[in-house]
Amino acid sequence: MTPDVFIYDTTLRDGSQREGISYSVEDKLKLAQQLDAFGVHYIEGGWPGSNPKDAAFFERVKSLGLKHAKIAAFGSTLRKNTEPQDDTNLQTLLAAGTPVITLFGKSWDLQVTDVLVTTLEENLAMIQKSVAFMKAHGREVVYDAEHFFDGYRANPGYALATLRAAAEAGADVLVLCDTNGGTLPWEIEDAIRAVRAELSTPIGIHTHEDSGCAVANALAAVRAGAVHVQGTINGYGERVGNANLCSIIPDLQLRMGKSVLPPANLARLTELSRYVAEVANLPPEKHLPYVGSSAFAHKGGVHAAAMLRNPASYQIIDPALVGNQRRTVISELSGRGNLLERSQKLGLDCSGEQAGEMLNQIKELEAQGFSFESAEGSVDVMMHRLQPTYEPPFELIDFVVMVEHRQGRGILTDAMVKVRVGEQVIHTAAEGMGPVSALDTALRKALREVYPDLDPVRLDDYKVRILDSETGTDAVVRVLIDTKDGARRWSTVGASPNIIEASWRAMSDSLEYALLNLNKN
Ligand SMILES: CC(=O)SCCNC(=O)CCNC(=O)[C@H](O)C(C)(C)COP(=O)(O)OP(=O)(O)OC[C@H]1O[C@@H](n2cnc3c(N)ncnc32)[C@H](O)[C@@H]1OP(=O)(O)O
Ligand SMILES: CC(=O)C(=O)O
Repeated sequence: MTPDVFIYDTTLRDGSQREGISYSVEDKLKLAQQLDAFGVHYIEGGWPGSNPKDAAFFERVKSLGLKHAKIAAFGSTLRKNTEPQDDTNLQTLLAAGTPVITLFGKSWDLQVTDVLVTTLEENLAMIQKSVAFMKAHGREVVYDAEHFFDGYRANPGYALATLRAAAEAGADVLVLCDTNGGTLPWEIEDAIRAVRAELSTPIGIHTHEDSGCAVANALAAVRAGAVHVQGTINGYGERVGNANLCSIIPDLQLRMGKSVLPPANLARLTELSRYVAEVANLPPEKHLPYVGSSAFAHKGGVHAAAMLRNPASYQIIDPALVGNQRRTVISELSGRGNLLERSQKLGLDCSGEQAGEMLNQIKELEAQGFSFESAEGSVDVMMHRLQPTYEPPFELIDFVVMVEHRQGRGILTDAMVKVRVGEQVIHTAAEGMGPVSALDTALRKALREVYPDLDPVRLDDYKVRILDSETGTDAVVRVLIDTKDGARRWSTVGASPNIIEASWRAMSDSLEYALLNLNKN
C-alpha cells in the first residue's frame, strides 16, 4: 500500500544527538531491525563521515536483509568552494552504499553568512551541486532544508531560492526543518502553503521540541500538504528532543484518518517504544502519550466509575490499537468504581459494604503514609482479606529483631518469627546482613516447610522514603518492595515511624501475594 504519509525515522541519527545516549554498532543494528519490522519507511542510520561506529553501521546494515525500510545516510552539502568529486563528505556519503542520501543545506541567510562564512550565491551552488551529484549516482535524495522556517521569516525570497536549487537539481523530497524548534503550528502551515504554491516537489517536515510544539508542528505540516514526516521514537533528540513518532503516527492514523502503517503494525508501537528505551538505557517515560504506562491509567474515582460504563468517557482511543492497556490506579482519590474494576480482574467480589470498608481503609492508610498507586500487590492482598471466606496463608503472632554491635565482631543481626499457618504455630530464628534480611530469612524459613514453592520468590528492589522530614529520625517512612518470581513482578507497601514495621508490612504483603498467585500464570 502507498501510504498517505511516509515515516522517516531518525532515532539512530538525530535521536543519538540526545545528551546521555551512546549507541554501540550492535545497538544500532538491533534498533534498525525493530524499526524495519515495525514498518517505518525510512531509517536514517547516521552520518558516515562522523565516526567509525557510524561507518561500521552502514557496512553491516547491508547484510541485515531489512524488508520494508530504506536506509538513508545523512550528511551536509559539500564544503564551500569545493567540487563534489573533491569533497570528502560527499565521497564518504556515496561510499556508504545506501539507496537514500539525505543532504542538509542552509536556508537561512544568517547561517550562510555567519556560520558557513560564505556568500548567498555560493550556498546555492553548494546545494545545487551536492544534490545533482547524488542524483547522477542514482540515489534517492532527501533534501533537509536546515532552519527553513527561521530563514523564511528572515528572508523568504532567499529561503525559497535554496529550495528551488535543490528541487531543480532533482531532490526527491524537500524537508522543511524547524531546526531550532521555535516555530508555531500556524507559521508552519502558512510557510508550507507558500512553498507548495511555488514548487511541485513533495514536501516533508522535520521539527524539534524547543517550544513544546514538535508534534503539533508536524501535524500542521501534514494538514498543509506535507507527505513525509521525520521524527524519532520517544522523541529522543538534540537538546529537548525531536518530534515523537510515537505520538505522530497514531495522531496521523487514528485521529487525522491518514493511512500510514497497517493497523497490526501500529499495535506494536508500545512494545517498540519500550524496546528503544531499553537499548538507549533510559527509563521508559510513563507519561508519554499513547505508549506510556500511565497513558491509559485512571486514578480519579469519577473517571474510573465512568470508564466502567463507557470506555470512551475518559480515553481518546482503545489502547489496544497502539498495543497499550488500560489500568485503574488505587489511591486516596479512588471511588468504588476503581475497586470494582480491579476486583473484577481478580475474580473477586468487592461491591457494597466491602467496597466501602476497603475505601475507608485505603484512605486512612494513605493518610498515615502508605501509597497504594505503585503497590498493586498490597491492594490485591487487601481485597482478598476482605472476602468473607478468605483464609490467610499465614498470620503473624510475634517477631523480635536484634541488632548488636560487639567489640571485635562488628554488627550482628538476628530475627525470631512466630507465625500461624493453618492450625500449626511455627517458630524460627535466623541471622541476616541487616534487620530486614534477618526478618525475611526467618519468615521464609517458617513458611518453607509448608510452602516449598516460595523458594524462587526474590526481593528485587527495596525503596525507602521519609515522609515528613521536619520530624527527623521520628519521621514516618514508606517502604516499597518489588518482588519477582521468574517473569512476574509485583510491588507492596508499608509505612510506619518504625522502619522495621514498615518493612515487615511490605514484606509480609509481598509473600502473601506470592502465595495467592503461586499456581497462576
Ligand atoms: C541540524 C543537525 O542536526 S545537523 C547534524 C549535526 N550532527 C552532527 O554534527 C554530528 C556529527 N558531526 C561530526 O561528527 C563532526 O561535526 C563532522 C565530522 C561532521 C565535522 O567535523 P569538523 O570537520 O571538525 O567540523 P566542525 O564540526 O567543527 O564544523 C562544522 C563544519 O561543517 C560546515 N558546515 C555546516 N553545515 C554545512 C552545510 N550545510 N554544508 C556544508 N558545510 C557545512 C561548517 O561550516 C564547518 O566547517 P568549517 O569549520 O570548515 O567552516
Ligand atoms: C536536519 C536536522 O536535523 C535539523 O535541521 O534539525
